[in-house]
Amino acid sequence: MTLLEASAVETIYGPGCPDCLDATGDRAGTNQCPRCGTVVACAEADLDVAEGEVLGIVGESGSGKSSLAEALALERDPEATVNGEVSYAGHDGNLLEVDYQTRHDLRSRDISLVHQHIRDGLDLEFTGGGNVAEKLLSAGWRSYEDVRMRVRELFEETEIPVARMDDPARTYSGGMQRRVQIARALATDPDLIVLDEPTTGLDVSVQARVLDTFRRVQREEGVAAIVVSHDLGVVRLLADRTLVMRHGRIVESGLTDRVMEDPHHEYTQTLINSVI
Ligand SMILES: Nc1ncnc2c1ncn2[C@@H]1O[C@H](COP(=O)(O)OP(=O)(O)OP(=O)(O)O)[C@@H](O)[C@H]1O
Repeated sequence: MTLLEASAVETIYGPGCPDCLDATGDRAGTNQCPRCGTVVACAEADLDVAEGEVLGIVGESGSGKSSLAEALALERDPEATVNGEVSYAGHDGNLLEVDYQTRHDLRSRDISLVHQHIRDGLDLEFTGGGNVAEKLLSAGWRSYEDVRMRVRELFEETEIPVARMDDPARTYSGGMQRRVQIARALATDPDLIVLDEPTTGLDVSVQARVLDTFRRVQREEGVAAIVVSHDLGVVRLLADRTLVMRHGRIVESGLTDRVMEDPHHEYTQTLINSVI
């Protein structure tokens, strides 16, 4: 069953003008409107995510991956204008137009975003366990014992040493901090997790272990995910289907194996060849 459906999603930085869409994108070779200077970070994005499915978004730096993912995760950048339509199973109307409270409720229970930069997602002065507990408290959990038990369970699930639960997150390794972000994202049993560049700042061996953990938990929990990465290896490992972005537009989409083995768009071919 479809969990999330998006159409004509766009995120722009700037005043916008009637030329913005025609003058940007893959054919135009730029994401910046030559007439008004607006950056069309992403536009004309149509996609859907089924329950339990992992959708990958790849593309080079600046292609609009994070902008699209953040729009879908209902993250608001005050400098950006976001348009389009996002519908979500069990909720009426367009998620991009909901009021503050509804967005807060959706963000604390249904859709979790794992930020690319650990500092955006965690309070490093706070304990690792406290960072996870905070998510539960903001979703309305009140019993200290229940919160403590759930945090312990999440630490075990994401393979963080439980004995470190009460240590400040700044004393954790990069891999452990990333796991705390994932534990926090999973805390309220969301239906959808948006992971932005899950391997940023991690050594290669640590990257592989974190991705393996995420893949196991994602499958066990049956949670759907949108995984953003410039690294084709990450998307290949995790994603059932993949979107390829360039200059703010989706230029190719399909089953991950098909996109990797038989890329149709010239840009996807270049991306894949640059890795081989
Ligand atoms: N606050 C801002 N003001 C103006 N332009 C912005 C702002 N934030 C992002 N952009 C622009 O939007 C475009 C898309 O950025 P985005 O971060 O979505 O790309 P990305 O594919 O995720 O890149 P990366 O992999 O480097 O994170 C880029 O051209 C970026 O410079």
